[in-house]
Amino acid sequence: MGISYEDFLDREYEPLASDLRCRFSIEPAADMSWADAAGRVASESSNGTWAELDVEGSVTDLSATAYEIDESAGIVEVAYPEALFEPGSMPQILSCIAGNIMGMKAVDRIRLLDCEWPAAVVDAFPGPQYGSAVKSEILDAGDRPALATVPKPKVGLSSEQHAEVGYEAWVGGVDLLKDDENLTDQSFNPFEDRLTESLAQRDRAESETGERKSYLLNVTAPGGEMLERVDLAAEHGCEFVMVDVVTTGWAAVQQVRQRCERHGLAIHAHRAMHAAFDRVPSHGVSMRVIAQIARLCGVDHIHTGTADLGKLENEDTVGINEWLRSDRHGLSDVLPVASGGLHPGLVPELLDRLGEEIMIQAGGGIHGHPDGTRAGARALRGAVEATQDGRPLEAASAEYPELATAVDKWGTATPR
Ligand SMILES: O=C(O)[C@@](O)(COP(=O)(O)O)[C@H](O)[C@H](O)COP(=O)(O)O
Ligand SMILES: [Mg+2]
Repeated sequence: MGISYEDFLDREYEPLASDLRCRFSIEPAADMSWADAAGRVASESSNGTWAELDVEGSVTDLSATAYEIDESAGIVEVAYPEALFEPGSMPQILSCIAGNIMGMKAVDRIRLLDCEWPAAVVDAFPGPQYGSAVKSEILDAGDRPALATVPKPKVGLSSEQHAEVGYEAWVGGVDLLKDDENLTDQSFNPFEDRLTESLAQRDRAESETGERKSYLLNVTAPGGEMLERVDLAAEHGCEFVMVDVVTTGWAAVQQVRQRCERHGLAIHAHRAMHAAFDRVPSHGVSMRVIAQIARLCGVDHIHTGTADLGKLENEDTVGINEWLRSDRHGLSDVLPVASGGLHPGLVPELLDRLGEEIMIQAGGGIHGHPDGTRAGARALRGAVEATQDGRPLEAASAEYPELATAVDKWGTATPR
């Protein structure tokens, strides 16, 4: 039997419950009809190609089907049979739904907007170990946003200086010290020194504040080295690791998840490089899909933006956060992280837009405080407490004079 592009388009097709359904926005090339473009998307992302092929019957069971075209919205819906996928392999799935089709001449633009993941596919993935439960199981932030800070400048501090900044932030009221996405094991701040020095300061801060504190340690590294760093983190008593999930790739993220299962470590996902995939609205892979992939692969927290209050472009932070909290075939939720240009003056609007079940990360917004890190941390903590109590920030300045100083300096402006 011969198969060609036309065989991958069927508008009568009713997707099976076990199908992975993907929503694409496309711009067919000038010489291409919507039907032809849609057939090509389904074909090239499953098991077809440009030439007519003679195939045995069962081969077509693996073929995807473009089953809906909405020309006015520019949308094509494609259903993929479960059998097309290797159970539990995110790289293989992405090589289908976000592979060669991204470069096809048949379309001028194509973007993977959203996926409906069936239990048949989800069940082969571990999902998060903790999700938002980290706030109460590992930290003492069960009833408020978790607070994190990245020492700034991003890189250049020594391990000792890094840990000292951590101590100041922890005693000021922050829950988590966090490495920056580009701080790994450089000679000026070696990984293991940073780990041991920071945890020593953490223990000191915990005994002084009576609050549990922890560290988002960046273990990002090539292949096996990353797993060794995960083991080191556990060995030294750290409860979290951080991974640059996009730059390391999902195969590595899946390996880290397996290793973290063994140690009971939670995973913080930094999304550096995501904008290379999702920033151009008409092409690429949406942040919504990147967040979905991260949840299946098992991260506990992921950066999803500041609902446009911060310094970085965001796409649908509210919608993505809702998906990360929604019930998806029994997967644990993921704690969304708001970060990038945040400071105490932005907290009321941030919590109004995103709710309290988030992590707030502030680097410049704490270490840029006129009175230093500890004052910056107190200002952020004060802003959160005042907002949760329904008090305007000004009303908290008696209790938190550091907050008044921060608001004097930055107001409620969005940094650019
Ligand atoms: O390096 C930075 O810019 C940050 O450490 C924020 O620092 P500031 O708090 O000093 O701005 C984060 O990496 C970004 O927030 C990542 O972006 P996103 O959260 O959008 O993934
Ligand atoms: Mg950073």
